[in-house]
Amino acid sequence: MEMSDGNELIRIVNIENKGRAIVSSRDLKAGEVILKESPLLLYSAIPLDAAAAAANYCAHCFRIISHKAVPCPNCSPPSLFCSSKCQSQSSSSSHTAFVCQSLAHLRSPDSPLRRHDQDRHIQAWFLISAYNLALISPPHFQILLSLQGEPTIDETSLLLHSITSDACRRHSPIPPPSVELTAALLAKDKLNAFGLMEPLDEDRERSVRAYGIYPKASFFNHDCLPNACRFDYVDSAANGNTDIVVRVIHDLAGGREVCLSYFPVNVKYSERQARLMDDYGFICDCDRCRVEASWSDDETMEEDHDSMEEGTCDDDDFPHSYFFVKYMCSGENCGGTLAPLPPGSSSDNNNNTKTMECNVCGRLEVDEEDN
Ligand SMILES: C[S@@+](CC[C@H](N)C(=O)[O-])C[C@H]1O[C@@H](n2cnc3c(N)ncnc32)[C@H](O)[C@@H]1O
Repeated sequence: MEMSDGNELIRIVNIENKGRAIVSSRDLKAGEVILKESPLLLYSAIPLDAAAAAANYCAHCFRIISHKAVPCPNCSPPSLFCSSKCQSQSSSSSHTAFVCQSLAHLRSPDSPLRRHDQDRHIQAWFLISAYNLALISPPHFQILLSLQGEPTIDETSLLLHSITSDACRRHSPIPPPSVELTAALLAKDKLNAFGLMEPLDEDRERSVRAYGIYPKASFFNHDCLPNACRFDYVDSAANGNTDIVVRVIHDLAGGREVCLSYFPVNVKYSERQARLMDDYGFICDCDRCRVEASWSDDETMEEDHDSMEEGTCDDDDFPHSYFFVKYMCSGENCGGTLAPLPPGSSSDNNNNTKTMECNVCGRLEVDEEDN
């Protein structure tokens, strides 16, 4: 696996009980970008019935639409684009005739999808995007199929199969998918999709604007004390605004597994274990979980974080408190992780200071180095 500049920074190995994993190919410096990857596919996180009318972002590049929207001339209610360039690019990629007709079909007042909740709408949107990938790029569709996730044929997959394969039958030039294929795709989505987040608004819970599948980033396993974190810059004007960027949080020796946390690091032990089992199907046995397994439910990381700052925390009780002091964003209700800016970047990392960037609210904090 190669970084964009051609340096091999990470590679994929198999680790017992974890499957494929990413390890560092050499010593890595705090803040170093180890992966910048474009999505294999992207799909909206707004329910299909509301999407066309309510969306204030472009259906192709997912940036906020700041000028007059350009509507798709073929679907009703129309998908909206931020420019005629995005609209024209989408017609051979994200918004082909198949997607256009299928979305119009699913949004129509008599669509059976209308009786179902938001989660089903978003899954239906994912399936249409995945079937579209099979049409426009079979090799990329095969990459999607190679990701982790075993099919489960249950009520949800049967429902979504019946709704979306009907759209395929009517609008796709290739035969409709089997129910097994639909169920397999849903499993890939569940385990591998990354949310591209709306900017943090302190008055509202942070929401997801779109989901993306990034095949290389999908090989990162979870650790409750991650050594890397991922950033997205969806409203950036630069090219690659929907790319995922992964940076290491602190210096890392070559040959070490590089892990992300699949959710904010300040989630307590019992909830972390429940989410990892329900959503990802495994029991986490990381260093932090081994320590926290013996804690009572009302003993929280925040209490230890506070006592660490007051100097009253016993390191034996909470050997990981250093992580929370140094790498957790102090912004209210943020819960983000801090990683240094990449070595050599302009506002960064002189002498004994590092500029840390939060991967949720984007705040920059100066960290006085302790070495
Ligand atoms: C996004 S995939 C990560 C890559 C995956 N290992 C593979 O082989 O493709 C998520 C899945 O990896 C496995 N996994 C991730 N972190 C793990 C961990 N800390 N312990 C055990 N399994 C883990 C689980 O099976 C999980 O559903």
